This record gives sequence, C-alpha cells and structure tokens, in this order.
Amino acid sequence: MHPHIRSVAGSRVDSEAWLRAVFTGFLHPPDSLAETMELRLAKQDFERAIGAFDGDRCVATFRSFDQELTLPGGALTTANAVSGVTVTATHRRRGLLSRMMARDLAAAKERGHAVATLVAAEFGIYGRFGFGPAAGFTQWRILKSRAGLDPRWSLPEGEGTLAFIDGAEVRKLGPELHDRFRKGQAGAIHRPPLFWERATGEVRLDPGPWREPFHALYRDAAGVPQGLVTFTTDDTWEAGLPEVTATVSSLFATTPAAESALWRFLLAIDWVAAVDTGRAPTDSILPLLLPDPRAALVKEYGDFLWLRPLDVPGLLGERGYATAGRLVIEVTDPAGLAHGRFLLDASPEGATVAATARAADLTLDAGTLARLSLGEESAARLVAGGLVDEETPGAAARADLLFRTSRRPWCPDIF
Ligand SMILES: CC(=O)SCCNC(=O)CCNC(=O)[C@H](O)C(C)(C)COP(=O)(O)OP(=O)(O)OC[C@H]1O[C@@H](n2cnc3c(N)ncnc32)[C@H](O)[C@@H]1OP(=O)(O)O
Repeated sequence: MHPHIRSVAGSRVDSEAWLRAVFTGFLHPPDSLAETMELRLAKQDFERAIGAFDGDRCVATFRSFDQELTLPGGALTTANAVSGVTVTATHRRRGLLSRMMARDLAAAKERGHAVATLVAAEFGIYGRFGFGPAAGFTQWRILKSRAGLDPRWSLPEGEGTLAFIDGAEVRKLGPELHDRFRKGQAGAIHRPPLFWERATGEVRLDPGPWREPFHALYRDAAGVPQGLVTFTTDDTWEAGLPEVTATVSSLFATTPAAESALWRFLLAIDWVAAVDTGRAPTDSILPLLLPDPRAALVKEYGDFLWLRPLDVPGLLGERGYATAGRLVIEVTDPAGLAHGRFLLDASPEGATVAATARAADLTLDAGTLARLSLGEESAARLVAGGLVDEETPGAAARADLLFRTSRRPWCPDIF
C-alpha cells in the first residue's frame, strides 16, 4: 500500500511521529530527541508540515513556511521556504519526496509565492524539481601569524565602539539591527524570534552540551549599532603557546566600517591564532583587509541558498536593475509552474515582465533562471557551460548588464 501523505498540523501524535522521522532521516541518534521533544512541539511551526504515514509510522517529512527574502535592489518577496525534508531509509526511492514536493509547490503557486527556497543537503536532489543554486558562500580559515596585521591594533578612538554583550542584549538589539542589514543584502532572509532564542541559548533544541558563544556589537561614532558578531573559541594550547581558534557562527554589518571593525577585532584578540569565518559572503571584504590575503585559506566554497521560480513576472518584476534594457526569456519547466516566454523590460525605475509571443533571446530552465535571478551567475558563463541557449547573438552580454549586481547575493542563515 502507498504511504498516505497528510498534514500533521494540530495533531500531537502525528507531530511527534514527524519529529522522530526527521531525526531518523537526518541520522541523529534516536534517543537525542527525547530531551527536546516538548520544546520542539511548543516552539516549532507545524502549520505547513506534511508527513507520509505507513500505518501510524511517519516515514517521510516535509515542511514549508513563509520567509521574507531580499531581492537585488532591496525589494522583499515572501518565499515559500522548504525545510525538514526526509524520507526514511526503509522507504527511499519510491517517489515519496516527489509526491510531497509536487503537493507543496502547487500549493505555494496557488498562494501566489514568486519563489520557493531551500538549503540543499546534497547537490543532486533538487534540480529535478526546478530548483537552482542562487547564492553561495566561502568559508575561510585566517592564519593570524601569516596575515601581516599590526599586532598593536585596537579600534581607533572616534571610529565607533566595540562591546561584548550578553544574550539578553542580543535578543533586544539584534532583531532591529539584523532587519536593517538583511534588507540591503540580496539573498538574505528574515530571522524569526526562535532564531535569536536559539543563537543565545535561551532555547536549546540541539542535542549535546551548549557552549555559550561570545557576542560583540559594533556601534558607530553616533552610538548606533551597525554590526554584530557571534563566535565561540576553543581552548587549544600547544607547548605553552595559545593556539585558539575563534569560530564565527554569525557576522553581519550594515556598513563596511562595521564589517571591517568586526573582522579586525576577531583577528586582534589575544590567544586567538586563527579565525574560522563560517559561511561568509563569497565576495567578502575580509581578504582585502589582510596585508597578505593568502593567509585566508579557503576551507569551503559552495552553493547554499537554492531558489525555485514559481512566478517569473513576480520574481523578475520585483527585483531591481541598475540599467535599462529589454530581453525575451523562454523558461522551460516540465512541471508547468514557471513555463513560458516573457518580455523583461527593465530600468532603474522599475521593471515589467509579461508573457510575449516575440522570439526568445535566451532559453533556459527554471533552475538556471534561479542562478541568474539574484545576480550570482553570469549569463555568458551559463551559455558557455551549456545551461543557457543564446538564441540572439549578444543576448547573454545584454542579460549580464541587466542581471549582474555589484556585490554577490548571500544568505547567512540555514533553515
Ligand atoms: C531542504 C532539506 O531539508 S535538504 C535535506 C534532504 N534530506 C536528506 O538529505 C536526508 C537523507 N535523504 C533522504 O531523506 C531522501 O533520500 C531524499 C529526501 C533526499 C529523497 O527522497 P526519495 O523519496 O528517495 O526521493 P524520490 O523517490 O522522490 O526520488 C525522486 C528522484 O530523485 C532522485 N534522488 C533522490 N535522492 C537523491 C539524492 N540524494 N541524490 C541524487 N538523486 C536523488 C531519485 O533517484 C529519483 O530519481 P528518478 O526519478 O530519476 O528515479
């Protein structure tokens, strides 16, 4: 018999079974859920959580929720964020993910979302469902001894202030500061209250011991918070010498001055020999701050935020463009959600996107449109790689003038 897919919202028994299936699917030890079950039931949003049930056993999980995503130019769109996707190993490769995805994306389209978002566990899973990588990251390990920075540095007077703040202050000041940051960062998403509770240890959902992080706030010369870093340190000493690594879990700033002050601060802390940046923006200014940028070792460079266009006029019409131009884009989408030929008529004042019968300049699939939509990729590169067909000579170059942005998109948060 086919497992039955149903909503788990409003049912404690189903929600518990759903959480157990998520833990099994993500290979977390089964007993690690018991201590946080009540908290998860109270704190987690099950409104659009669905599960596949084989009898009363949940064997597949899927959840979506509304998420505010910043587009190039600063427009906000409410994305259909997808998370908690698992199919229990005993029931894999029987089409359960395909069924849950089709159901959720159809509902998202119906509700009017322009895009769905997710962070893909493995590259190979989501392309077939029309998702494509839209914003990546780079993780560096900065070797302080090689960076060439002045060891006497501390933030010059008059250039703002730095202060360690505790979790309660982070919960008070962080959300407003983060809102200002993420509205200026294409690819960034809003942080729900639970994010701040977890980041400061007020709510502990992860199994294992909690290690309280440090939080340092940068205020500008007028006293306005402009940047926040959260990091942990280890306790490594070798042969009497400190070899501590500071590991960043979050660093964001609303101004370049705040961003460089926070990186310089981390690299100036006594005992810290290396800074692990976590998932920083691909085009972070950090290596530029180092006299020897080779001291920034790339630990990982990868895709992170994936988008699934659901409404092409909604997605391309809402984002900003630095220049004026017209382009006819043919989007192929076997699922029929984003399929069509569209005329983009863009200018810095705004853009219109409408179905057209004109000949296409570029043909691409929905996942490839995701790669272009936030400015992550160049159309010329995608043509060269065989992902975009250039139907009109020079169309890729014209597309690049329109779609590319001066800074790369970045999504700092996993969800
Ligand atoms: C947003 C997030 O939550 S990311 C987390 C994703 N979850 C995980 O990685 C946890 C471990 N893995 C799993 O739970 C499952 O294997 C899933 C969810 C990835 C796939 O679920 P399934 O029900 O097995 O997928 P389904 O049977 O619908 O497969 C559809 C197609 O995708 C393919 N596929 C499924 N998983 C993968 C994968 N990991 N890599 C490549 N292809 C895959 C299948 O082969 C199938 O292809 P076909 O139609 O050509 O035969």
